[in-house]
Amino acid sequence: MSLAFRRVACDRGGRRLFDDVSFALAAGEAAVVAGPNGVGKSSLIRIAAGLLPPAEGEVTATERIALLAEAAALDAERTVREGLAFWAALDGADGVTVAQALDAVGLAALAGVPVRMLSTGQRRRVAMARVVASGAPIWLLDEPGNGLDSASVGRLEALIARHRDGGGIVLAATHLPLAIPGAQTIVLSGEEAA
Ligand SMILES: Nc1ncnc2c1ncn2[C@@H]1O[C@H](COP(=O)(O)OP(=O)(O)OP(=O)(O)O)[C@@H](O)[C@H]1O
Repeated sequence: MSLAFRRVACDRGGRRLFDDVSFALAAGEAAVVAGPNGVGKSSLIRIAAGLLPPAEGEVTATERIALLAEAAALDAERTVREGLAFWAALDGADGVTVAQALDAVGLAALAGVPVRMLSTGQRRRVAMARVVASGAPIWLLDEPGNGLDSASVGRLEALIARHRDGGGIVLAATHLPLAIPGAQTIVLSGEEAA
């Protein structure tokens, strides 16, 4: 299993954001994308997800991918459980149940609550539960710590560690310090520094 970037460049709005990014992650490995606001961290995650074509280079992912992005895309009127079950069916989940995923993010007690009643941090945690419930081996996490309290950040770190222990791959873009032991750091520098 692997996720690899080979000499990837990214253009947005006619501007080169970054150039020549190469890395490879094998089973159990992780990488953190760092760099200042606007340097292209989210864009790199979107390229990894296949949502944005690279301007140059190539990306290969040998397994199914789950993406944690800003919008959780859950129906506000459905309950948390229903919303997650909907996505689990579409994501082709196998092995992990919605109840287990909610438990993993500490939200088992809110399974029957409509999504519209959740706080910002709780929505983020439900979005993370969707990633867990997808059963996908490769996790792409865009600012997974945003809006989380410290207990939730600890849970997130434990989830990432468990996923890697099970042979999963994690690529995360984050401003906040996250404990991801042994992760590679992918530093994006703006074009003025390239
Ligand atoms: N759809 C788009 N069209 C054109 N330019 C875009 C588009 N989306 C983002 N950009 C630009 O690309 C640059 C990089 O954005 P991106 O969100 O990848 O950066 P980031 O490093 O994740 O930033 P932050 O740390 O603020 O989240 C920014 O200058 C942004 O304005």
